[in-house]
Amino acid sequence: AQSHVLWPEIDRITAEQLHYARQGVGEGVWELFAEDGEMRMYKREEEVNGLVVDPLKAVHTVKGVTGFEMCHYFFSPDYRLDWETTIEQMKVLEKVSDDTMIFLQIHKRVWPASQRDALFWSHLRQVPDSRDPDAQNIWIVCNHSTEHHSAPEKSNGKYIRVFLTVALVCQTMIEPPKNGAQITRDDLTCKITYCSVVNPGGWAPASVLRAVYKREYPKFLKKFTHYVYDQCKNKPIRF
Ligand SMILES: CCCCCc1ccc(-c2ccc(S(=O)(=O)CCO)cc2)cc1[C@H]1C[C@H]1c1ccccn1
Repeated sequence: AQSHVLWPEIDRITAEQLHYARQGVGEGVWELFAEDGEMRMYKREEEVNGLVVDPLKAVHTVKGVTGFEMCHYFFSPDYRLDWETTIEQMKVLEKVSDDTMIFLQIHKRVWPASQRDALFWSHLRQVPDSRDPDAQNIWIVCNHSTEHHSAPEKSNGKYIRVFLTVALVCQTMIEPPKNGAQITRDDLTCKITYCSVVNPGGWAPASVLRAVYKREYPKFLKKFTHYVYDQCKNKPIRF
C-alpha cells in the first residue's frame, strides 16, 4: 500500500491514533458513562459548530482471543454485517491492499435525525511496541473518513455524511502454562482500547445524539467482542 496516494495520511493518522489510544483516561476530562463486566466506556462532551462530537474511549479485557483475531474480525468486510447492527448497507469501494480498504456504509436512520452514511479508509497493522521490543503482540485497526470518486458527497444528497476517526487497539497477553505445555485459549487475554470521534456531519439534536451514543456504543462493543469470541473459540489460535 506504500504506493497509494493515501499512504502518508494513513501512516500519520494510524500513528496518531495509536498514541491517543495509549493515553490513559486518568488525565483530562474523561467521564465514565457505561460499565459492563470488564468494559469501561468513557466520553468527553465536545461540540463543533453546535454539533455534538463527543470523543469516546472504551477499554475492555476479553479472555480467550488474541489481539490479531479481534482486529481481523473488526477489519474484514466479510463479517461486518454479522456484528454491526446499525448499518443498512456496506460496500468496499476500493481494496487498496490486503491491509487497507475503502468502505462506504449506510447507517440506519436514527429518528428524528436524517439518515447518515460513512466513507472511510480502514487500515490493519501490527505495531512493534517501542517500549517492549519483543512485544510483537499489538494490532491496530484505524478507520478515518476520506473522499472517493465513486461516492461523491453530493451524489444524491440522500444521506448526510458523517466524519469519523476510529481506532481499535488490541494487545495479546499470554499466561504461559506452568509445565511448558502448549498454549491454549485459556492462557490468552486480549486488552482492547476502542477510540472513536464521530462528527454527525449535519445538524442533529444534542439530546438525540447523546442518547444514541449512550445506547449504541456499549451495545456495539459488547456484541462485537462476544461475536469474535464465538467465532474463534473452536478454531486454532492466530497471533
Ligand atoms: C443521528 C446519528 C448521527 C451519527 C450516526 C453514526 C454513524 C456512524 C457511526 C459509526 C461508524 C463506524 C464505526 S466503526 O467503529 O468504524 C465500525 C464499523 O462500522 C462506529 C460508529 C456512529 C454513529 C452514531 C450513532 C452512533 C453509533 C455508535 C455506535 C455504533 C453505531 N452508531
